[in-house]
Amino acid sequence: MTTGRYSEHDHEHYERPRRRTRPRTKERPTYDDAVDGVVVTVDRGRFTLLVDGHVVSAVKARPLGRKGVVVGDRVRVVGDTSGDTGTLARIVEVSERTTVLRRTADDDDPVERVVVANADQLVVVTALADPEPRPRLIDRALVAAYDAGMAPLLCLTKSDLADPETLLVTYRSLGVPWVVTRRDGDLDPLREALRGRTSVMVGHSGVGKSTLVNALVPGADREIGRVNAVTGRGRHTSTSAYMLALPGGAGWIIDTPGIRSFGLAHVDPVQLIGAFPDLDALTDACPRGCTHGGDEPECGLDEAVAEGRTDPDRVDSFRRLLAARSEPAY
Ligand SMILES: Nc1nc2c(ncn2[C@@H]2O[C@H](COP(=O)(O)OP(=O)(O)OP(=O)(O)O)[C@@H](O)[C@H]2O)c(=O)[nH]1
Repeated sequence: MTTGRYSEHDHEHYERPRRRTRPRTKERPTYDDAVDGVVVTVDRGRFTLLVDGHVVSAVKARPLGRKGVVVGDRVRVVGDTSGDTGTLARIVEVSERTTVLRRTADDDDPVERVVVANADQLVVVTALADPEPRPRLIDRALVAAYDAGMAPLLCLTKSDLADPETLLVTYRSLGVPWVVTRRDGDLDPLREALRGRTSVMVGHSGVGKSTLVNALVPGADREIGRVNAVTGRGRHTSTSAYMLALPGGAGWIIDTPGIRSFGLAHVDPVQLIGAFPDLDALTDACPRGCTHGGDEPECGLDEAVAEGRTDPDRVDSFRRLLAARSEPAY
């Protein structure tokens, strides 16, 4: 679905010929001694990696040029990978990404940028109350998930404060999987949903993400503190995304503090409906360029609803997502 566009983006972004100041030599380094690592956080040109289970600080090697390296990237590293204080390794290669998640463009930076690579599940964390759920933001996050080819998961927190049913009514017809949590409650359903996957958590401040991360990853605070100590970042600042291993090799979880909304400007309606194969199958006879929105004169979805061939709520929900694409992010 998204792979096509991602490759295009990748191509534009990464394969652009670099300015060469010297003639290319045949003897490009082969980096036979490189080892595998994964990027767990990024801070101003410094990358924190996990290499063989230990934390290593690294920079990009020159041949990578302007190529972006983000949390979740699988990389190859050379140099001092001991992780000892004061050592610095070099990233010489970034593996092809399976998925990318972009943050929205903002006033300071008009470009949608990739913030997380290789995640396969987007966990939309929403409090059932305090703060009140914001369905438009949930919709935008779902669009980002479908567009990126990630499985969405609704994680509804603070169930001690409100009944999940009110919110679930809105999402049931889309078939989005959900789990309900509360502080000190049973986290097994969430653990089960995260098992074996790399999951990115998104959600507004105060919804209870840190509470969840701390419950899922005992010692998470200490771990993040250790990473921050390596990068020289303050103990309590957590503005960039970071990745933590779930206990027992049960997967990875990526928190995204400071990332408030996800870039949707590039999302094409055709890609979005691809995430709903049953609806997509109803659009074969649509006029060319039909976006499948509610204002399209001859959309196959309307015909299917009129003939009772599909669930009208599902079509409405899909169209709500389609509209969320072009709504303001905040
Ligand atoms: N009532 C209730 N409060 C909760 C629950 N989970 C978390 N909280 C409280 O909600 C507040 C916010 O929780 P955090 O875990 O810090 O939320 P966060 O999403 O990480 O917020 P930021 O750190 O601002 O990004 C804290 O006061 C928590 O104690 C819950 O299940 N029920």
